[in-house]
Amino acid sequence: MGSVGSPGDTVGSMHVKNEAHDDDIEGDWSGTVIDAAQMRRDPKVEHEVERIETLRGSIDNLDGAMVAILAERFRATDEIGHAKAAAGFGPEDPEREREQASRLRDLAEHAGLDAGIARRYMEFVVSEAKRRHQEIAEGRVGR
Ligand SMILES: O=C(O)C(=O)C[C@]1(C(=O)O)C=C[C@@H](O)C=C1
Repeated sequence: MGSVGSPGDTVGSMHVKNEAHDDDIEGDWSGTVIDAAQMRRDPKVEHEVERIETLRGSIDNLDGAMVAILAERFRATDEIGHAKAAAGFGPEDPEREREQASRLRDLAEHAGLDAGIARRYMEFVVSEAKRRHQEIAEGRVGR
């Protein structure tokens, strides 16, 4: 059993709710909804619950910053998409992508980020950018 309570356990006087997800890939990822107000009163878990709440505050701030940064990135790649369409270039530049992948791998290593996470992030944003380039070229995305 984990220190915060595993799904289906009873923590103190209170049941830890299960919320199984249909899209679970492997193992038992069934949800544990933390009712913080209630759990904070349980001395067995209050420390962990407070820590989780503090970290969730940081995560909310970071997610907000990530969304703002992604919006800025897609504004830039959309501009490139318009320029490529105007010049008659295709959406993809594999040489540029190789440089980006290598640069991100180095950055991830220095930042202590798993290289696979950096690679999947890059694959996601670049494939979305190319999809939008294609839509721009077809006149389906305006400025
Ligand atoms: O730099 C470009 O040429 C872009 O179109 C931007 C971008 C990216 O999202 O960073 C997208 C597609 C290319 O294959 C390479 C990079």
